[in-house]
Amino acid sequence: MTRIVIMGGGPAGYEAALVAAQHGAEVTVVESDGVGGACVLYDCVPSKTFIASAGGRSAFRNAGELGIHTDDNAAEVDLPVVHGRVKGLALAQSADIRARLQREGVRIVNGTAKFCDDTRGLAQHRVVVDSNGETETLSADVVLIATGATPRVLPGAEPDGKRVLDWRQIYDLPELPEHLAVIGSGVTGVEFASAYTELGVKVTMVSSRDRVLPHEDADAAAVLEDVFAERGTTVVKHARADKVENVGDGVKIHLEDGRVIEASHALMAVGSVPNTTDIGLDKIGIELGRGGYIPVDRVSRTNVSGVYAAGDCTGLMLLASVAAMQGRIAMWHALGEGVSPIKLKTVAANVFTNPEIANVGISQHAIDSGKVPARTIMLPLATNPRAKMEGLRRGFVKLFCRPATGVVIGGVVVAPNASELILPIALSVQNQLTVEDLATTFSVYPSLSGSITESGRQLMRHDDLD
Ligand SMILES: Cc1cc2nc3c(=O)[nH]c(=O)nc-3n(C[C@H](O)[C@H](O)[C@H](O)COP(=O)(O)OP(=O)(O)OC[C@H]3O[C@@H](n4cnc5c(N)ncnc54)[C@H](O)[C@@H]3O)c2cc1C
Ligand SMILES: NC(=O)c1ccc[n+]([C@@H]2O[C@H](COP(=O)([O-])OP(=O)(O)OC[C@H]3O[C@@H](n4cnc5c(N)ncnc54)[C@H](O)[C@@H]3O)[C@@H](O)[C@H]2O)c1
Repeated sequence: MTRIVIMGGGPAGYEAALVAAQHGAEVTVVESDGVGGACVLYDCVPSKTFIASAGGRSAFRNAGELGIHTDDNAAEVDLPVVHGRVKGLALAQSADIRARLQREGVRIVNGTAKFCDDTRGLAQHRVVVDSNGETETLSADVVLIATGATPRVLPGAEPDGKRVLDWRQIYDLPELPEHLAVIGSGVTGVEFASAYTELGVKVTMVSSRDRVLPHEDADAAAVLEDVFAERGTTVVKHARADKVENVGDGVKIHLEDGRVIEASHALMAVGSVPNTTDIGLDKIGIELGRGGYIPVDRVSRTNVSGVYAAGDCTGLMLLASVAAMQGRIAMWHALGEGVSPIKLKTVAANVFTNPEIANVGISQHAIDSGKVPARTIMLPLATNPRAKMEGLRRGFVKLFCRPATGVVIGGVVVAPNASELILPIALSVQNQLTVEDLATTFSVYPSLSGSITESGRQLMRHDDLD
């Protein structure tokens, strides 16, 4: 029986464990914190639960336009309930995953794992587990490294859990901040800026670039900036934080160019660093790549035989869905199952702001820069009948297809529930469907997804109709 040791119990680790157990391997997951990993306990799951509460409050904002009035108190935020729900849901999901793994016969060891091979080049590997000072050594035919990542700490802006916070500490705040400065305008930064704005907090975003979401669709980022401006959220651009000081009753953010921003609290959202430095990689001969990530191929193999890596520690695309797929692929490959290499061009992703921003496939940037030839369309939601009925004025659907064949190669949706609306486009990209396939599909009337089928129709050329 193949003995598999998995270092880390996040989506990469636990999804891999499920696959390996189903294929009859003897599986041990070593997890230093809680099953479900940072994803379930601190990052993805808590933030989306928090954002759900913020969304509950936003529902009241446009109610007046629809003819529904509430008094101001109706949308008051009960923060202990919000935070309690966030933490409770995370723990419950962690317990569910633990129970599922145990049902499948996976052994879970609480502790910190590290390679301890005597020499390099061995067919089998050894992993030592430290559980509060007690150690156990595990032998493995296959090891999966799935140790994830940790919030990046800016020297001079170390989180103190009181006024200078990372995104894992905010759920311990007794009250909503009076004025929150969010440092970093990547996905994490804008999601929290949007959520706190929706909860009625004054927010200032400190963005080192000339726009928020520098890696996302530029038109989508512009919509978000408009929304921020409308709701009184300030974005300070070309602003790189050098130091963040807790001054007792607030914070001072010193920018590299000498400007100073004052707020009551600062949320550091300046990225994350992979957990790869203290796991004995030197013992087996893995050298870290740029940013400290573990280099892997498209079936999650490292350069060392029998050792795979998956998830945030590989830096491929820092998403739970990608981590889980990398973990599964690693196990299918290790256990000799037929497996297709991971295809990142088909990954659908979503930014959980209000409105949401979802994308899949080729980006507008790749098309505009001439890298990928494509026909493109952008339909504002303002032209969609359902959007009008619901009072939605912002947002759009973009669709991209190959010029000659009309095969759908990507798209972007900006809408309140873009994470749900992106699926037909993702399905088209994954299965190489054409704009004609979309155009001839019945969508419900009236519906926001009608804008997706309409985009397909508008991208059809006359020769597509022959
Ligand atoms: C604020 C935020 C929101 C996010 N929202 C989303 C989202 O909405 N959708 C999405 O797809 N992705 C989201 N992500 C990204 C997602 O959380 C990560 O991509 C995902 O957690 C990666 O999973 P993983 O298994 O690689 O690592 P992790 O979830 O980080 O799990 C790794 C685990 O390994 C453990 N570990 C580390 N070292 C050792 C060791 N030596 N021994 C034993 N155990 C160890 C850690 O304690 C941790 O529990 C978000 C990220 C952040 C920061
Ligand atoms: N909804 C989701 O799926 C979701 C949510 C959150 C994070 N994530 C994943 O996590 C990854 C990381 O996102 P992230 O936003 O945490 O990190 P990031 O690295 O993408 O963004 C951090 C931002 O902080 C800025 N920054 C760094 N130092 C700064 C300074 N001193 N002053 C001001 N700004 C500074 C950087 O320029 C960057 O734009 C994303 O690529 C995404 O895949 C996904």
